[in-house]
Amino acid sequence: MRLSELTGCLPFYVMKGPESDPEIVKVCHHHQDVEPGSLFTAIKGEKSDGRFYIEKAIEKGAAAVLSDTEYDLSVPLIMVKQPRHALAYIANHFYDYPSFGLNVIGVTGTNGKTTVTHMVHGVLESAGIKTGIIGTLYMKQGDRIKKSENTTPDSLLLQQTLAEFRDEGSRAAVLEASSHGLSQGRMYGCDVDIAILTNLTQDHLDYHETMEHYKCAKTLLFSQLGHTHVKNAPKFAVLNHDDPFSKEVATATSAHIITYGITSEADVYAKNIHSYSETTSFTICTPSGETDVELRFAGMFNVYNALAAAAVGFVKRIPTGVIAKGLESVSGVPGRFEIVKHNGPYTVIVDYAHTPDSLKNILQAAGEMKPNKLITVIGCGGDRDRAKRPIMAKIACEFADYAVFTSDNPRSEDPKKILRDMEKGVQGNSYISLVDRRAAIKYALKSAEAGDIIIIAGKGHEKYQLINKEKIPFDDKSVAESILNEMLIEDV
Ligand SMILES: CC(=O)N[C@H]1[C@@H](OP(=O)(O)OP(=O)(O)OC[C@H]2O[C@@H](n3ccc(=O)[nH]c3=O)[C@H](O)[C@@H]2O)O[C@H](CO)[C@@H](O)[C@@H]1O[C@H](C)C(=O)N[C@@H](C)C(=O)N[C@H](CCC(=O)O)C(=O)O
Ligand SMILES: Nc1ncnc2c1ncn2[C@@H]1O[C@H](COP(=O)(O)OP(=O)(O)OP(=O)(O)O)[C@@H](O)[C@H]1O
Ligand SMILES: N[C@H](CCC[C@H](N)C(=O)O)C(=O)O
Ligand SMILES: [Mg+2]
Repeated sequence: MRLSELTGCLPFYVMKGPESDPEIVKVCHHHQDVEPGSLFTAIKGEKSDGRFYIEKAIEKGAAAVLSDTEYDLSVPLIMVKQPRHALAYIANHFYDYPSFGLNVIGVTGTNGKTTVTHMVHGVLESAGIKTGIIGTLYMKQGDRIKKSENTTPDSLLLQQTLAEFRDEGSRAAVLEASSHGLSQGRMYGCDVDIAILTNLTQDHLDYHETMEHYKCAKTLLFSQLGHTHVKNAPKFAVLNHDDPFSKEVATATSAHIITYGITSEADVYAKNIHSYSETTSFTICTPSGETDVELRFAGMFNVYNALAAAAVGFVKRIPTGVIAKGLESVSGVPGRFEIVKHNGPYTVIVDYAHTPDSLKNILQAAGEMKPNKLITVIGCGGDRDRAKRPIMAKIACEFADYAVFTSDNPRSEDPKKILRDMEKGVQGNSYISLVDRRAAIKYALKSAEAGDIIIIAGKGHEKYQLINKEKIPFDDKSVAESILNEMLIEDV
């Protein structure tokens, strides 16, 4: 594609440098990705600055550069005010507007996004709609999996992945819209058809600073809904009737609103809910009919997650029986309430709860399983919302019988300082702090007795610990398994 064709999609720009119209074969924003004929978009980021790498990009063969700053370059320079936004436009155009050829379902909210995307995937696939998933765990279509660095990929990777989905025969894509992703415009230009809100509670105040700003970021998914209208199909906002934030979101969207909840005030709701230790059964009621479902997930919050996915099925006019089959086909999500198999007389569960609300929910769900004692291992991430640390510690001590505080991903912070922040939220002696996560897990497992439940929270599927700039292999599930094996040998 010629540079002039690519720049034609930009709302505003000024051309500087040599007057040529090179063929652009690739778009990139990291200098290491540059190949001859690339357009290098220079973005000033949080940690680094793409503008520092312009010369290197040209040395590697960049045919043109996009930047917000004027330089004297040997290749054409496209000057824009907001390079990140410009990249979103360009990526969309370069990959030929992939979201226009797909049914796009965006999921936002503090907790439950990954779970809901998998449930929506189950519902759509059971209706024969081939669907790709983009989120925290991966970018996945059928058996093809790409690792994801972010929950919501940057606009370039997002459009590229959606294009792959489209070109390989998917008819839908379900993706997680994180507040960071929304506020950084990673989804800008992505034509979402159905936007889902799971819930809103405290998180990410390090980045958004106030809950108001955090809400504004989340609301973007709904206020941007429908601004393209190219598909000539109605847009839907699927909102959690029982979360007060939904009322605010409802005022910010022109899309049709479908609510879900656990009372008949919602459009899609659950009745006859029965919780078991690893499953939940209930009846899903939609305006087009009812269906019974045996969900392979525990916890009331997963009933909400399932209802959100069922609401998508309803909107897509999928028969209720097929919706139920789709939900039942989802056997779990890696690192979410994942039971560690072993021969001991107690239950060990790995879960990704890393916010106050999710921790409370998961401990409550475990409490409903009537354990002898509920023990939790919990830490808080470094370089992330510090305000949530004492709150999470308090919740751990309130909803578990005993808590082992430990390191999550300390990143650039001193792990002992993070533990001190946590300890500020608690009194008494129903906890111990152990910096080393393996030692903490071992301590919890060694103190377990018959009938106890041990919840190892915070890192779920993560296969590493981020300590300073290092990514050290660490997997809660395999660490727990190896400790349990060691304990078995010691017992013999
Ligand atoms: C704070 C933040 O969100 N940062 C994201 C942001 O990075 P950035 O633009 O600030 O990048 P940067 O490293 O400063 O680099 C600036 C530019 O220089 C370029 N560069 C950089 C280095 C170099 O050697 N050469 C080079 O060309 C980079 O390609 C980039 O274009 O854009 C990058 C590309 O989109 C993201 O990968 C990166 O996420 C980082 C890794 C991150 O940790 N983000 C977290 C906070 C986040 O986004 N989390 C949410 C989930 C939250 C939740 O809901 O729980 C998510 O969606 O993942
Ligand atoms: N609807 C929900 N409400 C509250 N907590 C939930 C809900 N769904 C899941 N959780 C809890 O939150 C944890 C994370 O769930 P999930 O990965 O689905 O959320 P997420 O929003 O994708 O998280 P992230 O922001 O990291 O991408 C789960 O392990 C569980 O403890
Ligand atoms: N998407 C979240 C994940 C947090 C996971 C937790 N283990 C931590 O590192 O704090 C974030 O980037 O804030
Ligand atoms: Mg997620």
